[in-house]
Amino acid sequence: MDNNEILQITGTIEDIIYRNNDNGYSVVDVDVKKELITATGVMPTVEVGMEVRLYGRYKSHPSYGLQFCVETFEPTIPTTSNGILRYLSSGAIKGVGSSTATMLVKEFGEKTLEVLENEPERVALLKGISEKKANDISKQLKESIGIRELMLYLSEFQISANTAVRIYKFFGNRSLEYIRDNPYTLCDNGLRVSFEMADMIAKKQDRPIDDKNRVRAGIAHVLNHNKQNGHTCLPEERLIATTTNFLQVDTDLVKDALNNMIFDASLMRENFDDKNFIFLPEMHRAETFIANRIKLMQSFPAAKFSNTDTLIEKIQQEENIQYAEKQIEAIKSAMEKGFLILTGGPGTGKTTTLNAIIKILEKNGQTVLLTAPTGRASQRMGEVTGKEAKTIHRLLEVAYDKDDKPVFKKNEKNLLKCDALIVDEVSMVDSQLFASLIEALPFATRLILVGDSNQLPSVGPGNILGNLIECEKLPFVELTEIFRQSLKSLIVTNAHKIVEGELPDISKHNNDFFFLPTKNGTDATNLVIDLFTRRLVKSYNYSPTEDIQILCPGRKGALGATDLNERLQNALNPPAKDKQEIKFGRKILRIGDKVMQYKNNYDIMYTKDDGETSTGIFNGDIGTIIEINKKQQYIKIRFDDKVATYDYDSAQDVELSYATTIHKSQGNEFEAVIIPLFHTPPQLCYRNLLYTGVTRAKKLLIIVGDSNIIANMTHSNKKNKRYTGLKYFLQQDSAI
Ligand SMILES: Nc1ncnc2c1ncn2[C@@H]1O[C@H](COP(=O)(O)OP(=O)(O)OP(=O)(O)O)[C@@H](O)[C@H]1O
Repeated sequence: MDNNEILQITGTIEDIIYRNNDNGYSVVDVDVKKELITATGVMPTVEVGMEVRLYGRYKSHPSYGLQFCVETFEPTIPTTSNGILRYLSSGAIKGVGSSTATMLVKEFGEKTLEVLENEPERVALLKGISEKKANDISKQLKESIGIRELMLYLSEFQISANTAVRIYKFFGNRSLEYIRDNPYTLCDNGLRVSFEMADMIAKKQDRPIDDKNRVRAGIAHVLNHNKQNGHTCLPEERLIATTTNFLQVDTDLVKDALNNMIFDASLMRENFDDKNFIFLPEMHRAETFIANRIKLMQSFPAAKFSNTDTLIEKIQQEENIQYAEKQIEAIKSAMEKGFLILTGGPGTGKTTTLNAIIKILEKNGQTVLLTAPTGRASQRMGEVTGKEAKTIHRLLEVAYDKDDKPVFKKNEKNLLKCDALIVDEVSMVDSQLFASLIEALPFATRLILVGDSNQLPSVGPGNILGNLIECEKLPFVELTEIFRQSLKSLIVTNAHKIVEGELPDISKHNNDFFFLPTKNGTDATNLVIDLFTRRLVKSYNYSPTEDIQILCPGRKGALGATDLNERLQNALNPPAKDKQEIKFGRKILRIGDKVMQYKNNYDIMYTKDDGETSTGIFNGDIGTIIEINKKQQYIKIRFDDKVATYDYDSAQDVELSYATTIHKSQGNEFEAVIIPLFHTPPQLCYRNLLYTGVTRAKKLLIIVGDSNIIANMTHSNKKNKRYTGLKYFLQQDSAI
């Protein structure tokens, strides 16, 4: 039985089967009117013998059958002597075992808990209990009561027990005091309570809508929300107008609150081109740090190579190649200025140039590190250069703190060991990650940044590549010439046309770029499925799971990634008796499915075919499910030459990937790509999206659907504007 309605059950905790002490996740047996029910969820404070009211839903677990999944709960403290004895004997209070519990209850009866909490001096009089131990017990009880009260208070606003634990860890026993004083304080400090929730609490407290704390929180909320759209700052006027409208308060109140926030450094104000921009402190810090470090690198560059011409001449002979003028300019910049931004579309010779730079540097005894923002991008970088390339996170030796925030072991105090760093796919790197990367660079490191500024921008806030180029102060080479081999490819020449706003050539039937028109969406869907499952397999001998990738503009609709995945799963890998499968909500994962990892996870273990074991599966990695073990609750997924083992929790970040979005495919390349374009929503009809999709294909690209969409996308130069400050900080004369 899977039921969506929130139910409540009341009973006594009989047994704690499992507890994760870090986050309070527990599996417990509850006696509900003599029937034993297994309940799971974040219940850090429930102990054996406790009376509880649990709110949640029944769900069938693939191995454990029906369970009650707890959303929130109200624990009650036992009041009878028997209940107290059971509670204290359960080990809930450190230092109290069953014999101490018996002694305490014998002495204080139904008042035991009260005395333990408030009169430790009386407890200390008992045999075998020191003053320290009595105080310790009192402190533990106070804490457990504090967190219980907090959960009870927050459960009214559907704030999960998980969040309540986080809040309690932050504010401690005074949590409720802080919340009553200013509920909007919950929106700060990484507590992950939304403005809307804090607003609900404030409403319950009968606070007026023009409460100063509300206005301050509203301003921060608007800035944070815009961060998700890639902005590191907002024009002051726009911020004021949006916040006024959002909060439905007087504009002057917003202006006053904003000034106060700038006064107490909760926000930063900068003036660029006679216009004020407002930053959240962390974004301001990241962008000013990047600007200052890069200026420093310009003032104190890496050692200059004096004999660059000779070195280039030598490498040309060795490689039997004549570099183009722009390529030589790029190599020289890297050697002589210690800094280079190298951009260019497909087939313009970026990799060839990069390889020349690496070779010259290494021949001259330099240690060169290679990195890229995603797993696939770093893997590709490794393949084309023949050298090891790591993701930026791995290079910086990421670890995650208890709030799941990345902490880098490589940083200002523990620098990377290198003379040169080459970063590929810089267009995908956001401001904070880039700041962390250059923070870990030794003084006077040679820095080479490679990317294609026409690709989609980074998911996180910032516009690193664009801003570094636009500031016009840094050595920058754009490769524009398409080399002869690449000119033969319609994928390459059409990609360049798209970037120029020219219609791609869709008339050819004998090259690597095909357009297959359909009359309607249903035909388009059927054709995509047929190409993927049958035609390309037959004509090109491609494997649907390994060689072909369907790339959709978006997730939604019949031609979106979600629906297509379901249909393709049914067509290619339908349910079968001998194939295990598991269900997470609407998602079904089955042995044989093609899947993608959606988040970097540095903890997942894998074993390579040569027996070597290590950890880490990255956002964008694509693999095939080879085993589902329901008894022991794990899934095995093969990624190229390695097999990774996922527990069910980590498997939540795995999605079917017969089809995926163009956004998700950034940094990836595939032998064959199919792009369905029919009734594509207008907000997804823009040039960079089509360009990014087309340039993911190595050997074959097929667009299926409506040629008008191709035209709409090519003609729309809509680049969602990103408000960022890096360009201006770089242009300012002095360091801040
Ligand atoms: N100076 C050159 N002379 C002749 N051919 C070249 C030269 N530079 C690059 N090429 C060739 O042009 C093609 C594209 O070069 P390369 O792979 O370096 O480009 P790229 O910009 O990295 O392309 P992509 O982004 O598509 O991987 C390759 O076949 C390469 O051998």
